[in-house]
Amino acid sequence: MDNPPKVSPIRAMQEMLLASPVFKQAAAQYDRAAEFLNLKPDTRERCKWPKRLISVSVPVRMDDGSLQMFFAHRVQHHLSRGPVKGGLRYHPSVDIGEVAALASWMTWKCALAGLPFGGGKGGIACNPQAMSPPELERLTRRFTQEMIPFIGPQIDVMAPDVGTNEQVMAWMVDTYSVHVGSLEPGIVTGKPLGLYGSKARREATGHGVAFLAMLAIEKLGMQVKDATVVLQGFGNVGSYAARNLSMNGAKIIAVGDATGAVYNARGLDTRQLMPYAIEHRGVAGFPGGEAIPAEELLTLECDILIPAALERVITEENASKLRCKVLAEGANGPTTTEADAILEARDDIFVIPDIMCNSGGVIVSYFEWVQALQHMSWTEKEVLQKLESMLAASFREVQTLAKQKNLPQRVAAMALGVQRVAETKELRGLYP
Ligand SMILES: NC(=O)C1=CN([C@@H]2O[C@H](COP(=O)(O)OP(=O)(O)OC[C@H]3O[C@@H](n4cnc5c(N)ncnc54)[C@H](OP(=O)(O)O)[C@@H]3O)[C@@H](O)[C@H]2O)C=CC1
Ligand SMILES: O=C(O)CCC(=O)C(=O)O
Repeated sequence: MDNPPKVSPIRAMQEMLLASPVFKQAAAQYDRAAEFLNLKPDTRERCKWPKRLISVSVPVRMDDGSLQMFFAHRVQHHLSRGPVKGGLRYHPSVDIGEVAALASWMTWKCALAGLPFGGGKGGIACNPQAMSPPELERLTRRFTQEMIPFIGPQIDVMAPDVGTNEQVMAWMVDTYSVHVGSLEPGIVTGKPLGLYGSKARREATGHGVAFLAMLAIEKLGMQVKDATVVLQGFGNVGSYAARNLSMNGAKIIAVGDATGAVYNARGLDTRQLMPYAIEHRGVAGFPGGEAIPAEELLTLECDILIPAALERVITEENASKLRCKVLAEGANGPTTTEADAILEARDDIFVIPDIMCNSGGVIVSYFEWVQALQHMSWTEKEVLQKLESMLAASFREVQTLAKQKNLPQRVAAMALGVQRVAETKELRGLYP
């Protein structure tokens, strides 16, 4: 060969991922946990990098007759502890580095919760709000077809994330079931109830965020009924977290999304805001509050701050200006590495790290998967009781380790998740 490559393909893949700020952030969190655990170098390397990166181009016939190509990724971070589990995102900013970061967080999240799953994430770079329902259906069905060699109820089970919903999951069930020749509801979770979804999956992530935020408030010696709450993001996670906290007596003083932000010192009425945001495709213009600049949202004085939109919104610039007592990370990866260092030094904010805070979604997805495989249906009460007891157990475990070893909560949560994956890999051994 005249010009042999200077960089091995694996190294090139690692460098490509590390060029993504969000992957770099996820990798820094992993490295810190691995350092604390003093993992063997081989184990450390094996756990860090994704097992499979799958990228496909997806051709879609648009309503005007033109053909548009979309780029989609599914990253299967690891499969050692069971089928890959994690959501599918439709958003213009999706890229392989972001998807790989989100996939690795799924790995630690599932292991922290004790679920028999590996971790993965998928994403399609598209703007779902600018697409018609038939265009979204064609995109989803073609993507599912492209994924058929890589998915299955025992291989990789997707779920909703930003920009996707129960309808998208229903199209995936249908496309996969037509391919295998029989109905296969275990292929995804987050399905509609009428297609063997689970009771309480829709509200599960927000319910879990609210439940853990309330545990944190009580731990700080405060009462939920006196607490004020600010949320960024009012989609699936944000809206149900707000509804739950509000039902428990907390006051939702401000909410923002991509359309703007609204504020009401006396409390926003979530029963009115939820249908308003669906009808108007956002919270902007809600008559029950006054408009405020979206950039003021995260630094408003409040007891509970819930980022529930995208990654990297708590940054070096605003971390020192936060005025909350509890930071409940509904979103994945909302806090940059630099912001984490500032929050650690401040030591006056109780951080509920993302891999624990938003794990209610994947926990109920696990219940949904189990119900589908067993052709069983649990009541809402059963689902919520099991969910809350698993979240409370994670909360206790993370608190205990953080206290014993004087660790920030994120490092403690990551260490618990990473340790379980490392142990599984070591038990299974290296194929000679
Ligand atoms: N759905 C789930 O079960 C789980 C989700 N998560 C995480 O929670 C977060 C939210 O997911 P989910 O609620 O499902 O997604 P949705 O698509 O339902 O909602 C996303 C929300 O974020 C808002 N948003 C988007 N961009 C911005 C921006 N630039 N500034 C402010 N707000 C913005 C959207 O506003 P608009 O509607 O105006 O675009 C919308 O309110 C993500 O990080 C996701 O990975 C974590 C665990 C499970
Ligand atoms: O419910 C699931 O399987 C995954 C949810 C998800 O994508 C997440 O927790 O980030």
